Amino acid sequence: MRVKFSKMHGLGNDFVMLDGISQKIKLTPEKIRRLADRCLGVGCDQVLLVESPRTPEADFRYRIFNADGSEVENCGNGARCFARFVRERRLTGKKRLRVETAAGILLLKVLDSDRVSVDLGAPVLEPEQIPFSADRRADSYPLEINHETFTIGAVSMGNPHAVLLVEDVTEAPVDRLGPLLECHPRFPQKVNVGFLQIDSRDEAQLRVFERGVGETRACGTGACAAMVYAHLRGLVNDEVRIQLPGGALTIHWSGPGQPVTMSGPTTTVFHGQIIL
Ligand SMILES: N[C@H](CCC[C@H](N)C(=O)O)C(=O)O
Repeated sequence: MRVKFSKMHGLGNDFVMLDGISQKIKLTPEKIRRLADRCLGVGCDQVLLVESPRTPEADFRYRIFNADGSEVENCGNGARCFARFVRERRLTGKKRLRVETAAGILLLKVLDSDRVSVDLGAPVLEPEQIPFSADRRADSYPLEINHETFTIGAVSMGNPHAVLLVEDVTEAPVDRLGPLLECHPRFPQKVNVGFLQIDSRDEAQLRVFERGVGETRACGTGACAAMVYAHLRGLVNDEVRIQLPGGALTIHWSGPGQPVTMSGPTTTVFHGQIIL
């Protein structure tokens, strides 16, 4: 099957975007892994599939697949690229979009030729909904890894995130702790792992070891989850500029029950066709 795609990225977190409305596309985990393979396929962190909505209150539905073939609930950088993609593909002319994901409906606003803001709704903090096993909800949790105890935040943006505070992100044990935490038994659906350095009440730096991928150059939901954790601990203001290896995102959150919004750039790299 010959399939058209667009290669896009949000701050270096890269995607193969597929229009499943104008094309009949049948994805399997094996096809996703091949598409994402940087030698055998196009190469990307996630494959994003655009579909018609299942509910009348949404303009589109989009599905998110990690490079390992797993389908997941949310992708912040992907949502911004989605908004640009559907307009470039002339699937809509709207600048305000409601898109269905497995995590619920996201509200997207196209700000200019490449910047998009996303309202991701309120973060989920109840452990059993993250999901994360803990006796009760807390702002932070002790977690044992190989006989060492760490203090983490646990937040869901529709997808699960663990966050650790570090003094220096460049020295953070991403390669050592990332894989151990990603598959920690207290996160039954695995977890994305953020390493957060707070520089001031409105600036921070973050690296993310993503579930199903490994370290990426940026993670939108990871930036949201990290900001929420820092805010819960009273360490940052309601708006924070988060610097990731691929660039910066602006995250806004004013407290529990309130929506998290993220704004940042999108890039279309090339269009192509692939035999799936
Ligand atoms: N790896 C994530 C999905 C992609 C999230 C990230 N690329 C973003 O921009 O939010 C997960 O398994 O939940």
